[in-house]
Amino acid sequence: AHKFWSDRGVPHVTPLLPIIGNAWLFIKSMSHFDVFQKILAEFPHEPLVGAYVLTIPVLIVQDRALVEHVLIKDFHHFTDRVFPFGQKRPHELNLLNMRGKVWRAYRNKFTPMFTTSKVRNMLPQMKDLALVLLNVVQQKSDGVDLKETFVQYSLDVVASTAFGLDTGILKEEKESVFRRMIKKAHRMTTPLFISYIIHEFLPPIAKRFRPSHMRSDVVEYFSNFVKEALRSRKNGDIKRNDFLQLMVALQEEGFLEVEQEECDAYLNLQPDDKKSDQLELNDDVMIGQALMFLFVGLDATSTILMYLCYELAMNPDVQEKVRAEVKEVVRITNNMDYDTVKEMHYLEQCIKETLRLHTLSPALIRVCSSEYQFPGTEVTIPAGVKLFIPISTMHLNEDVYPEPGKFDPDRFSPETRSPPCSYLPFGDGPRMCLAIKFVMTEMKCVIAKLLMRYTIKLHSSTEIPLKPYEPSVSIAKCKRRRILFDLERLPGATC
Ligand code: HEM
Repeated sequence: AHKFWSDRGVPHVTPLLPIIGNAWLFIKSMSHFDVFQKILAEFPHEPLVGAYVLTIPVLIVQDRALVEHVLIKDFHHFTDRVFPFGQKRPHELNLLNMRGKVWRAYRNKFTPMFTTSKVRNMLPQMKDLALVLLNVVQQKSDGVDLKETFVQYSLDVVASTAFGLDTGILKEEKESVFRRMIKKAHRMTTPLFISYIIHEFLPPIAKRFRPSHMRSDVVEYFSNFVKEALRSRKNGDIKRNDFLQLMVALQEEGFLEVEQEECDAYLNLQPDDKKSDQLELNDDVMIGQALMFLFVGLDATSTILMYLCYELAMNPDVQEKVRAEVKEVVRITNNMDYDTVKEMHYLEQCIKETLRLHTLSPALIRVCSSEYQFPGTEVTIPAGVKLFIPISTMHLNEDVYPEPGKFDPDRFSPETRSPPCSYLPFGDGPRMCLAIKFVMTEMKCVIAKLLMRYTIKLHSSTEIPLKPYEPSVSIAKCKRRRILFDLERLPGATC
C-alpha cells in the first residue's frame, strides 16, 4: 500500500503502520507546525519529501524554486486547495474552497473590493474604531487581554467596512449573541477536528458523508444575519461602496459568467462538476462569500496584532523606534489618512517580521489537478496528490534568516531582498490572500494609534518566552495561554 513514493524515487517518511501510514503523526501532534518541523528535520536538504496519511500519498515541497513553480509558474496544474468534489453548504461556498473556473470567476469579481482606492475609503472607519479601542483599554490598562480586544476591533472593522453595520462589539459591556456565535465558530471541538481530518486526507469518505466544518447553529445564525443584511440593503435607500453593495449588484445581475479555460478541462471529468457557463447567484453562494469576511482572517489578524505587541514589549528599543516614526509622519501630515499610514515603513517591517516569526498557517495547500513533472527532477505526480508548502518551517530557515528565532525588523528593510518564495505569510501566485492591503492598513492603523498613547509592556503573569502559535486545529492545545499586557499612558499623549 505504501509504494507510491519509493516507486517514484521520492525520499519519504517511513510509514509507521501498514494502513495508518504517517497519519498518526498528524493526529497525535495535533499541530501541523510540529509535524512539518519533525519531518523536515529528517530531510533538511531534500526538495521534495513524501508521506502517507493512511494509504494516501501527500507531498511536502520545501525547495524554493519548486515552490515557485507550484504557486506561480505552473499554477495551471495547482489551481485548487481542496479535492474535486462540490462544496454545497453556504459556509463552504467561499473563495478558499472554490475550484478552477468557478473560483476564477469569483476572484475576478471580488478583487476590486480591495483596491487602493477602496481601502483608502475604509481608513476613516478603521481609525474611528481604533479610537473606540483606545477608550476601551483606558478603563482597564493593567493586565489587558489584547488578543480579545483585537478580535473585537477586527470584527467591528469588518462589519463596518464590508457590511456598513455598527456592531459595536468593542463597546459592549455584556457579551452579545453575535459575539458569542463568533466565539463558537472559532472553537475547535472533537467532531469538528475529525471532520477537518476527513476533509483534508480522506476524500472518498468526505465525498460520501460530507461532514460539516462548522456547527449547524452557528451556520444558521450567520446565514440569517447575512440574509437580513442583504434584504435591508436591497429594500433600503442607503447605497454604499462596500462588499454588501457588490453582492447586491451581483445578485441583481442574476448570474455570474464563468469562462472555461484550457486548464479547467479536468474539472469536467467529475460528474458533479459539470457547470453551465452561467453560475446562479443564489442566497447560499452569497452567504458563503459574506461568511468568508466574518471568519477568514479574523483570528489571523487579531493574533498577529497580539504577537506584534508581544514583540514590541520584548524589544523596547524597537518599540521606541516605531513610535518615533509614527509620531513623525503624523506630525508632518498633521493627519492619519491612508497616505500617512503608508509612510509608516518601519512599522510595516515590524509587522512583516511578526508574520515571519509567528507564521500562522503551517503550510499552504494545493492539489495537483493534472499529471506534473517537477522541473529538474525525475519526479512525476498524478492528478489528485495533495501538496504542502511548509511556510512556517521555511520562515525559520537559517540560510535565509540568520538567527531565525530573533525578532529583527531590519530583515525587511528596503535594502534587503529575500529570495523568491522564501517569505510567504500570505501565500503567493493567483491564489494568494485577497486582503493583504486591507489587513496591513487595518493593523498599521490600530498599532499606530496605540503607540501614540501607550507604552506597551507585558503583564507580570505572562510567561516568557512564548511557544510558537498553536493553530486552532489543535484540540489538545487549543486552550491558549492568555498573554496579558500593561499599557502605560505616555505623558502628554492626546490622541
Ligand atoms: C494577518 C491576517 C491574514 C493572513 C496572515 C492571511 C493569510 C492567508 C493565506 C496564507 C492564504 C492562502 C494563500 C495561498 O494559498 O497562497 C490566504 C487566503 C485568503 N485570504 Fe487571507 N490572511 C489574512 C487576513 C485575511 C482577511 C482579513 C481576509 C478578508 C476577507 C482574507 C481573505 C482571504 C481569502 C479570500 C483567501 C483565499 C484567496 C483565494 O483562494 O483566491 N485574509 N490568506
